[in-house]
Amino acid sequence: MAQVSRYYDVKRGPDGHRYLSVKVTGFSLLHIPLLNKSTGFTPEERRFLGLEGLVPPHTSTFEEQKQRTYQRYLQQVTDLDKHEFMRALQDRNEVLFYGILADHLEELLPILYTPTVGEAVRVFSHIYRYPRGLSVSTLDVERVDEMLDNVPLDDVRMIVATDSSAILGIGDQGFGGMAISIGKLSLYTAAGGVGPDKTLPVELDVGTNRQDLIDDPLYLGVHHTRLTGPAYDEFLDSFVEAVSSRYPKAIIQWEDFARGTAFHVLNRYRKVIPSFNDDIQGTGAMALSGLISAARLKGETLQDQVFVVVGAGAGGIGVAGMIRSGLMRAGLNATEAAARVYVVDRFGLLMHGQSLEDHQLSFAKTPADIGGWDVAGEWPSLYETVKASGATALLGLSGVPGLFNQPVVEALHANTERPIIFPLSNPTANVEAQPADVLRWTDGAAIVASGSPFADVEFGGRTYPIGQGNNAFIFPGLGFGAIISRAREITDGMIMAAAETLADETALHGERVYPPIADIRAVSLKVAVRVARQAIFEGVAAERRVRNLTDDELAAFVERRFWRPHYLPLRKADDAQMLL
Ligand SMILES: NC(=O)c1ccc[n+]([C@@H]2O[C@H](COP(=O)([O-])OP(=O)(O)OC[C@H]3O[C@@H](n4cnc5c(N)ncnc54)[C@H](O)[C@@H]3O)[C@@H](O)[C@H]2O)c1
Ligand SMILES: O=C(O)C[C@H](O)C(=O)O
Ligand SMILES: [Mn+2]
Repeated sequence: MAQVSRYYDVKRGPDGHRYLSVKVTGFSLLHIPLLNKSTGFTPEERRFLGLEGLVPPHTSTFEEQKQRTYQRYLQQVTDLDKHEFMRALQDRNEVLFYGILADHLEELLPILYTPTVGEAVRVFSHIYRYPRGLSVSTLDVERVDEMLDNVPLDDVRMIVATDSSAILGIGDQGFGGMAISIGKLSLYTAAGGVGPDKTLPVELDVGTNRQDLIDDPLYLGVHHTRLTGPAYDEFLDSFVEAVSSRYPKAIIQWEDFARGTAFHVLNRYRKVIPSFNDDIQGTGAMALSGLISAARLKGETLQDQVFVVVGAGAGGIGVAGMIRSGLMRAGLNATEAAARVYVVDRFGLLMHGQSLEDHQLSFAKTPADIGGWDVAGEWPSLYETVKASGATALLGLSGVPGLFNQPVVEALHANTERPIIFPLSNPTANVEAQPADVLRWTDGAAIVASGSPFADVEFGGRTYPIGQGNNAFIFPGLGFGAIISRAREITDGMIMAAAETLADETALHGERVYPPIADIRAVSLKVAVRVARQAIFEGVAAERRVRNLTDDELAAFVERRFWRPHYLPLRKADDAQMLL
């Protein structure tokens, strides 16, 4: 087994049980969040690890620790306070953090992840307390090898890296994007079973174009505008090269890159290092899955729908592409599939003749495609597109609040008895429509899912649960499955397997388009197994141990490796044989 960390390793004792063989003792040990049990250190550990007198006399059980800390958590007033409280706990005692997170996943996800993480991103420089992860900047990118050597973790498998150019729907956030990398990786562990010592959040600080950040003396990133062109590529090349050599088994999740760089970065490194873009591919898989489920609720199929995707950025193009792939998998040819997908950006329907980016081109319509449409301006508007295309499903990835207004929603409803409406933009304030409004405008007929969490809607004496259409249902399982199989590449087939698994799991939940968030761990486990299976099938799995496993054996293999929060006994490395 690879050495896990500079400070400790995981070993197995003569009794067969695992323990941590630690190279640090005393006061320093209490400041390593992955090792610190604080009041939970046993009397023996206190004795042999030089902790006596440094922690209170009573040894708390894990349950007591969780109780004490959760009670204090409940005293926090605002969601941002709660976020800061939990982040401080994570940086003090990581196992306890995950213990509480596992017990209260549904309650804590909106605090540590979307939407509160958006607020934490905005004020990151002002709430900063403890170091976590890796910051690479224009000041030091030439020494990125040395910087990676400073990271005390030796077996990192999952990296989330952002350049913070398009965080959620809130745009360029400079150094603050680090909070997103941290939040996504908390989900990898809490929902996806990836051990916390296998994860590394990364901020690629290439600058910011936000003058207010540059002018803020308390801003913690580099105070200049963003690198572009060859300088940007060189920066990322250095990072990717250094990661490949220090962590040859690591997978990179690219997160929240603006549409100008997201596709470029994905394609540049996809075959160089196992990597995927969460906003393009994770979101695409999540949306396709929800659409398959929504069509099923209508008693129809995916091929029966006509789709309007709003926002032609990373998320929107990812979703539109995945819908086309889903349609083709269901039997349509490329032309038929393309004819059922319309993409609208800020100037209206994507059409040839507009100045389009490469990734948008294949979605552009021709005048013949919209022959006979009633169009007032130069290009069909969102309303005109919905009306004239006969759309039955409307998806929002624009980051623009209120874009799905009553006339747009009513136009969709006029085309179909049960319109599918997914306002997927995050955080909550950026949602294209309030789920309650959508249900009211459609007299309860709409099938709704949103990117951020929304409470159930009561309408006409019925309760409508609002599914959370968030890539959190995909990336933890996708990443974990890729880690387990040691995939050399994250293929389109693996992304499709993740989407189909999520749809299958949702079908077990009756009238829903996404499973309840409370089930996210069980869903991620299933996604991981199917992704690993697909990697084996496509011949990209470098992990020999999984290649010949049956489905049941593979599921058991994944289950055994699914990390769950618990303390392991600690022993001093030099007397590691001695039983404590
Ligand atoms: N639910 C999820 O899992 C999920 C996943 C990814 C992205 N998103 C959300 O999608 C939104 C966009 O994210 P992104 O990464 O694609 O950003 P992006 O910047 O790459 O793309 C946004 C696109 O929206 C377009 N746009 C702006 N105003 C518009 C308007 N009035 N009408 C139509 N289009 C308009 C922009 O021109 C751009 O092409 C964000 O709010 C993000 O939170 C949600
Ligand atoms: O972060 C999320 O909640 C989902 C998605 O990656 C986004 O950018 O909105
Ligand atoms: Mn994102």
